[in-house]
Amino acid sequence: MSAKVIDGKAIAETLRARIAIEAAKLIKDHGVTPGLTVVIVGDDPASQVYVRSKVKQTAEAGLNSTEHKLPADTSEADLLALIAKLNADPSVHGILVQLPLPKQIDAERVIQAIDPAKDVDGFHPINVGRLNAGLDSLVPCTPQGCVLLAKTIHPDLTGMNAVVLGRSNIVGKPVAALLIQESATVTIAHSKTRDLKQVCRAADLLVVAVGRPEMVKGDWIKPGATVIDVGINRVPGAEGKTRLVGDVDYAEAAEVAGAITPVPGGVGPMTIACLLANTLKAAALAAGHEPPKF
Ligand SMILES: Nc1nc(=O)c2c([nH]1)NC[C@@H]1CN(c3ccc(C(=O)N[C@@H](CCC(=O)O)C(=O)O)cc3)C=[N+]21
Ligand SMILES: [Mg+2]
Repeated sequence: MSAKVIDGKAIAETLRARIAIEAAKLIKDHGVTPGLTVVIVGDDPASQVYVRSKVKQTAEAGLNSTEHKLPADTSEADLLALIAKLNADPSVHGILVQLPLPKQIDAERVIQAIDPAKDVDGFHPINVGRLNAGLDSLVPCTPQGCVLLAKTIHPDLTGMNAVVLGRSNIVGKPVAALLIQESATVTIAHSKTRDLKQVCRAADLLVVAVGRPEMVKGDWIKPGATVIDVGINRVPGAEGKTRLVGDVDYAEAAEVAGAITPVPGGVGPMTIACLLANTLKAAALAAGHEPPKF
């Protein structure tokens, strides 16, 4: 058996086209151009591709984008001062501070300094709390992308056995919160979970976000299950080159699963599309308009 490949690249493209239409409406009807500002401290080479696609796709969707590149030795005070300036700037609707941050900077303090209404990552405790309380909020992009991809296979997730492997604040916990909201039955598993393989094997929907290359093998997957692979790991490849692999052993998993996201071309492109959707939402709300639903 061979799994259906969930084409995140194509699904993200469709989503971005819808975002572009809604952005054009906001501009035409209300004179507001959604603006995203990305702040990068230092240069982590692994995130270069991410930054480049983000900037390009933001422009293609008709959103304004600005970038602040700060040196790796930037002080926390200087970064907080920049955030205060962006919070006060009415042309900035979304602020993304790229993580991880250098050691001298307390990431938690930085996240809490961002105006929750501009927190397009959805990492501010106000947005975390609102998501978990089932209130409207800016929802973290990767988790939102995971659920949108799962829903292309299962439009209704009600009652499904969903297992989330990973308990991070940026993916595991928020994806679990979203799945609970979709009325799935949710288990959060992690490295300390007993009989991890058996827990995963019980999943109809398995979302893997552990950051360990190809950790989930074919025999961890229930035949026919839907597998969403959040991992983007750069590993040594042929001829001294590197290649990207997920947290799931794709070759093995594709023989067992009913549907699976590839890496690259799965969750990654959805993360960026959802970032644009959040920026549009923040801009619409700031202007006092009903935000579009995606
Ligand atoms: N505050 C913050 N928010 C983030 O959302 C955030 C962050 N910091 N720091 C870095 C990570 C990483 N990240 C990616 C998103 C999309 C792709 C992506 O589109 N990847 C392509 C392939 C890229 C390639 O070829 O290298 C794919 O999966 O198809 C990758 C990485 C968001 N992050
Ligand atoms: Mg991907």
